[in-house]
Amino acid sequence: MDTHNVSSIPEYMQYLLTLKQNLRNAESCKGQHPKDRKSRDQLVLRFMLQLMMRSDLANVRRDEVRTNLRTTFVPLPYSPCLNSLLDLAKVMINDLLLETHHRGKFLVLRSVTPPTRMNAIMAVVEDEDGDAILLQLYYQEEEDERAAKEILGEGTIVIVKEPYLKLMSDGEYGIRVDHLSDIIFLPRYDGRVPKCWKLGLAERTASVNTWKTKGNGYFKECNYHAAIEQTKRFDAALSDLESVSIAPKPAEKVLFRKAQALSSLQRYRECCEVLKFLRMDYPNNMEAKGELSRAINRLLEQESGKYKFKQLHAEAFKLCPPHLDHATYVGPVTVKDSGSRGRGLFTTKAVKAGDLLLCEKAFAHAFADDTTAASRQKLDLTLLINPGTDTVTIGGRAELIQLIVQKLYRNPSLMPVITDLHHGSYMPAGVSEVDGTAVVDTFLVERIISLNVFGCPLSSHQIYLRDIEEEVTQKTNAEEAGKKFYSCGIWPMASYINHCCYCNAQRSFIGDMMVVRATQDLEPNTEITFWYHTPVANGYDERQKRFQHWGFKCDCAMCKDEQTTKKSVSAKRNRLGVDFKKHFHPITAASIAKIESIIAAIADTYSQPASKVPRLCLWAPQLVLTELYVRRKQPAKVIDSALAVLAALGYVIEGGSLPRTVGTPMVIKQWGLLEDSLVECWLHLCKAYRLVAPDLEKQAEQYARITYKIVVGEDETFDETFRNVLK
Ligand SMILES: C[S@@+](CC[C@H](N)C(=O)[O-])C[C@H]1O[C@@H](n2cnc3c(N)ncnc32)[C@H](O)[C@@H]1O
Repeated sequence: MDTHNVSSIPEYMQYLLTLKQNLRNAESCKGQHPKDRKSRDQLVLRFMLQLMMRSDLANVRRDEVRTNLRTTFVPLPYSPCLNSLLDLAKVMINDLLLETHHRGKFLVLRSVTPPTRMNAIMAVVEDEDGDAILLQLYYQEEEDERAAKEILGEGTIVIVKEPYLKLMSDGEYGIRVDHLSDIIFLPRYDGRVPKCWKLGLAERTASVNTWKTKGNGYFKECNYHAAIEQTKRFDAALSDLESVSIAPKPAEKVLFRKAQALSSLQRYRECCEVLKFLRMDYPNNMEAKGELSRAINRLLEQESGKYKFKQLHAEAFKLCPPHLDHATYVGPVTVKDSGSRGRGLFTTKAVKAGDLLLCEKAFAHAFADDTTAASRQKLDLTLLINPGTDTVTIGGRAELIQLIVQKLYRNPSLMPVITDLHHGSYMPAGVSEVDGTAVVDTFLVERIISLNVFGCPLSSHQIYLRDIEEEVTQKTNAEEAGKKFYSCGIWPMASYINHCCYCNAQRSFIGDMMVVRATQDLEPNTEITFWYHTPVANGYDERQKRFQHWGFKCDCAMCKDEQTTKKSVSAKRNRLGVDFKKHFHPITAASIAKIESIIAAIADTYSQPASKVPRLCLWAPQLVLTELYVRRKQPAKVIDSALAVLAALGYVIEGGSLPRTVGTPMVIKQWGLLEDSLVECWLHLCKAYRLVAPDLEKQAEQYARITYKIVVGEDETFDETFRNVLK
């Protein structure tokens, strides 16, 4: 949804084809012993030369403002190792066969070069026989979280469970590890370290103890939040602390860590309780005081849906990445069965247009945004190629896989939040733990991301402001505006919302928070829907093509109508649309008359009432005409035309047309389809009413405000955005 899917762009298709050819070439070697495998020394020399060349290049580029485009691909899915190490048999590098998952086997390897970090962390590794090979560890922590040299520094000893030997595109051989639990890092004292390697090894361990030590450093500096945040192992922190915190007077530090872990898991009520307890026993702890007030605010957001949205905006622009410290609010909605659509999100009570349904913090959010100078400085984009599903995307998708597998691996209690999401036909392995370690199937996560990911701007408000700067003749529907974003994330609750072209909700973003509001008044037990793709205005097949990826065809009233619309009628609408654009240079009374007649002709191509089937080819030209009337200072025509825009989108409004009886209110009997430009449409009405029907001005302003709130997520910025219009 709204991500940069470039699968149909020729240059990227070529990438995909080349990759598939390479994979076919590799596949033809399946089961063979690698030929002419390089000796350990040859491999090390080659690797070190590449490492030096890369660091030279990095020095040259360091000061440049640039966009860094990396390419990575998702191999064909294979299951993580589901066997205990005790049930696996040891093999050596020389035993390995190409393009083969060595099920039931494991390797013990030691790195003999420093690591490099590209799409994966890579180093040359050897076995006890002195044979060497390249090892590629995918989806490990990012460099700023944990340096590659800490993960796979020279001398690191690892076990690779059920190794997969692949032929790489440069003709070399490598072991690729995609599942985090398929690699076991062995500390020096581990009994499984071969005798010949026992001496002179650097101490390393990825155990919770190491993280505790690291966290302690932060704790000593009173950086409590960083102490837990650094490790991101909230499950482990909680279970470690559980036993000590039941003592009659638990230590201050223990309570604080517990509160932090609970806060990071968004368990704010429990967090508040722990902090209150802490405050009673340690009243001088000022950090606890601050944390308690923060946790109380989060709890308020979580339970009431009340946010200081201006503050959220400010934080989104200040933080990079814009990961906000705010709670998720789940409004009057619940997940229920939606028949052939699988599960869906339904209202639990009646709601009004503009009401907040969800304000959800992303489970994971990959930021790749170029709208601020700071973010442009380090715009890292990845071209993610998936030859299994023939898709190529640009943006943060690859990072999102890494973020999610890491988060689940460290916090298995969160696993169902992701694995319960729609994953199409992918068959999960069904094993969640082996040898006391969480098993996270990277390919399941990838599949879930591909079906549930949302592209997102840094701020919908910012995008909206940019859009209203556009010239009047470029005014267009959202489909043509092409809302596509490099940043992306997973919002689990919003992922249960199904698509409908004639939808009743809209999403917007502030940093990594997604805001979902109703666009219509809804009865209890109504299924909430929004757009996965903005519907193509004219053409059933073209519209449905966009949903192919999700495996459904939309059967809403608009789609059914499109399906039965004759090709000649569609062609006529297209012709009229082209003709419409020809009459703006210059604008004269004659050209306006022509525009009016074209719009009337477009309206004539529809047979169903707009109140049942919104008219996607009509509303945008009608809005352009409204703005021409605004420029020509013709308020009565503005009112007539603006109401026609709303009617074209399915609104049924009473009491707004001229002539009218003073004192009768304007009533929206039915809300229609919501387009962003409707904020301006209501504002045009507002100003026109001020001149010819002043008693309706405030009402129109109120509807503009509600529409704005739906589009940008909040209405706290409405007055300052339209200060000039409203005065
Ligand atoms: C993001 S998930 C939405 C939640 C999903 N229905 C579930 O059960 O988890 C997307 C999937 O929902 C289903 N879906 C969404 N909109 C649909 C629609 N209008 N008609 C049929 N299926 C739909 C498709 O299977 C699609 O791949």
